[in-house]
Amino acid sequence: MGSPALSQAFNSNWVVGGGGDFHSCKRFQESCLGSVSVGLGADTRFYIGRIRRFRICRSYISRSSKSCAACQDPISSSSRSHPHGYQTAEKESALILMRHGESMWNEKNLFTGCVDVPLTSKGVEEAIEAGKRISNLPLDIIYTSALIRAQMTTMLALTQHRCMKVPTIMHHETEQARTWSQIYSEGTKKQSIPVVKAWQLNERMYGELQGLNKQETAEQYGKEQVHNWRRSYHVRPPNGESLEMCLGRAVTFFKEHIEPQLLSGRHLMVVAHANSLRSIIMYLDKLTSQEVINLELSTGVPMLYIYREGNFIRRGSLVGSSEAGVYAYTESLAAYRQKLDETSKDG
Ligand SMILES: O=C(O)[C@H](O)COP(=O)(O)O
Repeated sequence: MGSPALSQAFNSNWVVGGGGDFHSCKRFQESCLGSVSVGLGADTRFYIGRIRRFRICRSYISRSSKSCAACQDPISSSSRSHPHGYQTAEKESALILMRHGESMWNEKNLFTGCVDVPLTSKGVEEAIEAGKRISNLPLDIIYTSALIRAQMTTMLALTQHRCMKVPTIMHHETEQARTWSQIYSEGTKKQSIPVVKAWQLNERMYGELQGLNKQETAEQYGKEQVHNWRRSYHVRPPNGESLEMCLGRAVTFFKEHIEPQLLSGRHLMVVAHANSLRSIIMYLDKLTSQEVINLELSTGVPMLYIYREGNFIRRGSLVGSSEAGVYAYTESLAAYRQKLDETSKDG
């Protein structure tokens, strides 16, 4: 039957997200934390795909380690006119946002900011679980921050993806780095997912709070002051970045580099941090500086948006792979999933 981790990935289910009507941070949190009580909303464009358990077959597992035509992404390898070889039924793209798994300083309750620390073993598990949850979604490009906790999360999550593509870090720092990291086979390129690192997606720089314990800091400076440093939009931690400053770089990068990719029909994932993602979500969901105060993001929980005709439609988050849920796909995402299933069956 192959690895339990892999077979579980094939049973992953989505929880339905609200339509474009979402503006409540509380509902957002419930959805992100995997509550199944998120409503359909008024968006009639939802396509509810079939809920079905996928039985992984032995031959599919054995194929996973080989490089062959049969293990190519079924849609990417078709002849239609997507940037990577296919076209969605409607002109739309999927955008997955994900905070990294638990880091070693999250575990110790230390302000981390731009200090570059790795995941804990719980963070590793969260990343793998997140990978199972996104394993049926198309992915053309991944953006991560320049910090190792986001990159570890990306790589671990991608070990679970059914497309079997290899995440490949782009090195464009210098002309030489670009040249030296070239891939010279078109076939191999098609079997790779470019991973773009961007410092602009890094965690907010926490200034002189970096390395301090959050609880002890609250005891020293008062809970309210520390809450303002952590959650307000305008207030800066001592010599650090406010959320507003973090938004300045993260959202600018999003608009300049990520939105054009979505516009051209590519499906993306952004793996970043609590505050760089809070600022991006503030932009996507048009949250006010008051509303963003209550926006909390858990580690390792993927959130799906659909980009269509210049609008971002929040679709909610995934529930655990073993929980019952409802497949909430747009028509083109359902088609992608179906192709994956068919390829697996054929194997
Ligand atoms: O940098 C940190 O300490 C965390 O990643 C986010 O911390 P916060 O919840 O205090 O913003």
